[in-house]
Amino acid sequence: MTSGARPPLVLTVAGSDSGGGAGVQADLKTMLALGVHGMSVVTAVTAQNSRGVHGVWELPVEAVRAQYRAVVDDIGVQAVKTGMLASAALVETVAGLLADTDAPVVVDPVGVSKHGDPLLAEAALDSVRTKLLPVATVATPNLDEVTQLTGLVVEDEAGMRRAADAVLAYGPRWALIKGGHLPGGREAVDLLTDGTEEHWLRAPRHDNRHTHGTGCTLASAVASGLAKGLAVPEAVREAKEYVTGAIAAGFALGSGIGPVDHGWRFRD
Ligand SMILES: Nc1ncnc2c1ncn2[C@@H]1O[C@H](COP(=O)(O)OP(=O)(O)OP(=O)(O)O)[C@@H](O)[C@H]1O
Ligand SMILES: Cc1ncc(COP(=O)(O)O)c(N)n1
Repeated sequence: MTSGARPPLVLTVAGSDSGGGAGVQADLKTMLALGVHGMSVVTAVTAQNSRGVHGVWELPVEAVRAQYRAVVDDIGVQAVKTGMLASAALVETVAGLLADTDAPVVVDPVGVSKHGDPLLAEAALDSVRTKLLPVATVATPNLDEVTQLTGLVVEDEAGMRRAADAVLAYGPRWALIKGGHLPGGREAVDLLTDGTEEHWLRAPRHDNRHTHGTGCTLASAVASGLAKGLAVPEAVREAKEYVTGAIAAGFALGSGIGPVDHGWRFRD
């Protein structure tokens, strides 16, 4: 890149994971690995490690709004990714800010951590459905989040198609239903659809327990592709390739579930 050129600009609006595997930390590492300039609006601070979430402190709505305005009004953004939003007040504040921003938005409707710790208040689910999903270019629920948001229990690929329709009914342009939690199978299968086109993304399932941060990484990679000007199906295809490599290279840190390796493409 010449000195005058600048990389695409991507903003994450998410929670901090002190262990560095998920949340804002995963998002910024993904963005660096994919060659875009990553910026962050922190919504909550978690005390977290490979064994779980040990504390959560939400930021005040004004602190979230001020971070967002500081970035968007001066530097600008070409794509935004949202992750942990913790409360109804934060969901509604962020949805309002996104509605006034002219950039594609990837919404990862984070509900519960891999260890089962809640990252979103029950009372915020309705705001996610009615305020956040309608402003999403791509919504990326995992199967547990599909159940939380739609009441549907998904057990197979036909169920993923029904889940996509139910999620699309809330208004995102595209739904990316992540089948990482589907039991069995040699493949990790995701479905991307806008209700007209349907793309099934299949990758080898890696038998690696160190998968902390997979969802954050995938959503940030999609946002990075969109900021580069890729169409949604192409951005998702490239993001799936990146997260699959990161899962294959995930490593043991601490005594629990370690992180995916965001830097896998830089290693021998
Ligand atoms: N063991 C695995 N091997 C390969 N790919 C996987 C594996 N587990 C999940 N994936 C893929 O990782 C991506 C993220 O999916 P997943 O269902 O794990 O999201 P998530 O549950 O939101 O992640 P997180 O646990 O970080 O919140 C998807 O593309 C999914 O297919
Ligand atoms: C701050 C934050 N955001 C998102 C996740 C979800 O990631 P995982 O499901 O891998 O625990 C998390 N654990 N922490």
